[in-house]
Amino acid sequence: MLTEIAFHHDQTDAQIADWLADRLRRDLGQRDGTVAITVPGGSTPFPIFAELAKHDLIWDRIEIWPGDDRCVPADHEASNYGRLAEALKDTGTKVVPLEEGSQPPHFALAWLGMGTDGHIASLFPNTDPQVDDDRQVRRLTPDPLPPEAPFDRVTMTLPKLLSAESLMFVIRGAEKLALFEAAAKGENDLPVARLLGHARGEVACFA
Ligand SMILES: O=C1O[C@H](COP(=O)(O)O)[C@@H](O)[C@H](O)[C@H]1O
Repeated sequence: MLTEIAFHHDQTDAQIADWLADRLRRDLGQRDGTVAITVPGGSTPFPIFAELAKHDLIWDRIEIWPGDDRCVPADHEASNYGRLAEALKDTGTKVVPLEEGSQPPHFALAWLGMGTDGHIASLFPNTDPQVDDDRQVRRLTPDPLPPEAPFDRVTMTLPKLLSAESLMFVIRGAEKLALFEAAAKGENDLPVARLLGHARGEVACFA
């Protein structure tokens, strides 16, 4: 059975950041130690990070990992890690770079974006991502290379993303939303559909 997705339409960046902050507060209150989450790169999440950074949270108990990255130095403009660390630098939170040999922790939440080709993290259609992948992290080459970031990628795999306690998407624009909804109904076999088809926990989609 396909998982239920809670859709939240017409959400501003500030509203999405409020939801995330509430979720982090809840998770921090429910457990001791660190709460780890994974987040997307690209363009969509950065205005939301700017809003999130305004929230009063116990930031030193939060660890944030990019779910994927471009194989470029941290100070390159295409580096998801570099941009994320810069966006959150005043909070005091720990941002951890994703590398091929990384052993990411258990995630309370995996926040994902999606490309217009149905890729999530850096699991592009040509890479044929599998839900039974025996690795947590892989280096991959998108084909075609996306013009806005034409680099090899390092990415969390489907099983690693699916092991998060809950999944959250931010899908901006009608074209992406239609593709996401089709994937959620199992109408395509794109990477996002493979993930959604195996999701068993809470899934929220902000549009
Ligand atoms: O390359 C990437 O693309 C996707 C989508 O990015 P957007 O710019 O369309 O929001 C992103 O989720 C992924 O993390 C990123 O590395």
